[in-house]
Amino acid sequence: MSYFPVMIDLNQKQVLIIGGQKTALRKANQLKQFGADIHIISETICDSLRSYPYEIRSVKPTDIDTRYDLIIAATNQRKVNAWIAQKCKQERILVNVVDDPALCTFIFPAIVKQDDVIIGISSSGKSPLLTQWIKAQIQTVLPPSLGSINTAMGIYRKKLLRSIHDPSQRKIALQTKLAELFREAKND
Ligand SMILES: C[C@@]1(CC(=O)O)c2cc3[nH]c(cc4nc(cc5[nH]c(cc(n2)[C@H]1CCC(=O)O)[C@@](C)(CC(=O)O)[C@@H]5CCC(=O)O)C(CC(=O)O)=C4CCC(=O)O)c(CCC(=O)O)c3CC(=O)O
Ligand SMILES: NC(=O)C1=CN([C@@H]2O[C@H](COP(=O)(O)OP(=O)(O)OC[C@H]3O[C@@H](n4cnc5c(N)ncnc54)[C@H](O)[C@@H]3O)[C@@H](O)[C@H]2O)C=CC1
Repeated sequence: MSYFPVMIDLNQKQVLIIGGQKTALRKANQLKQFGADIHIISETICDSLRSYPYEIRSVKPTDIDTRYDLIIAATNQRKVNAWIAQKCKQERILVNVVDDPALCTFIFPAIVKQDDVIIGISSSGKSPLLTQWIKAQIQTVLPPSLGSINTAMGIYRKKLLRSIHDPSQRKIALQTKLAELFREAKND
């Protein structure tokens, strides 16, 4: 089955990552860009993950606690990851299991980010390599100014929401502004 994409506000959400190597690091770095508070518990930890709060030890049952909004099982022990997933489901905590898509209640997309413009790409777990390929294709066609165009549109739209009350009039003004910003970006 395919997955429904949602945009979640992760600012200051509590995220526990169990595992301390390459995969844990990639997940941590993805989430950090969106303001999550990340905690690591792992028997061993790579240097790059030491910038997050961490504890070097085995995971234990009391770690799977509802003080966390999300938990990522990123150990290399299938049984440990499966146990984490089961505990999370009991506690209704969203869980990502790096070695078993069937145990995940959410999965990571590949992300293209230009300021607040976010594109999430997924193969519904079937092929992360295809997902990476799609991301590379998208990156070659997007203009680099999308982030600043979005910021400018956000400010303009906020103003118009107060000054133009007719939605169809407002839409025309927004379309004109967007075309103007793209023209300016092209000439830069
Ligand atoms: C289901 C999912 C769960 C999740 O992790 O959330 C999952 C699962 C698994 N990945 C595996 C392997 C690889 N994953 C990558 C890369 C990425 N994997 C990511 C997401 C996801 N991976 C979720 C579904 C995504 C979707 O729907 O497409 C990305 C997009 C996002 C991210 O990680 O941030 C990130 C690219 C980010 C970017 O480029 O921007 C590479 C490539 C590489 O390493 O360079 C490989 C090696 C090649 C290969 O195996 O295909 C394995 C086997 C592990 C083993 O061998 O034991 C499993 C387990 C399984 O499938 O059983
Ligand atoms: N979903 C994805 O995108 C990908 C998933 N993988 C999967 O991710 C798994 C982990 O990959 P790597 O980060 O390269 O692993 P790794 O083998 O380098 O590290 C595993 C980490 O888990 C820790 N750990 C093991 N048992 C633990 C326990 N009981 N409590 C706390 N920490 C424990 C270890 O100390 C170590 O830090 C792999 O087994 C692989 O199946 C691999 C590549 C991509």
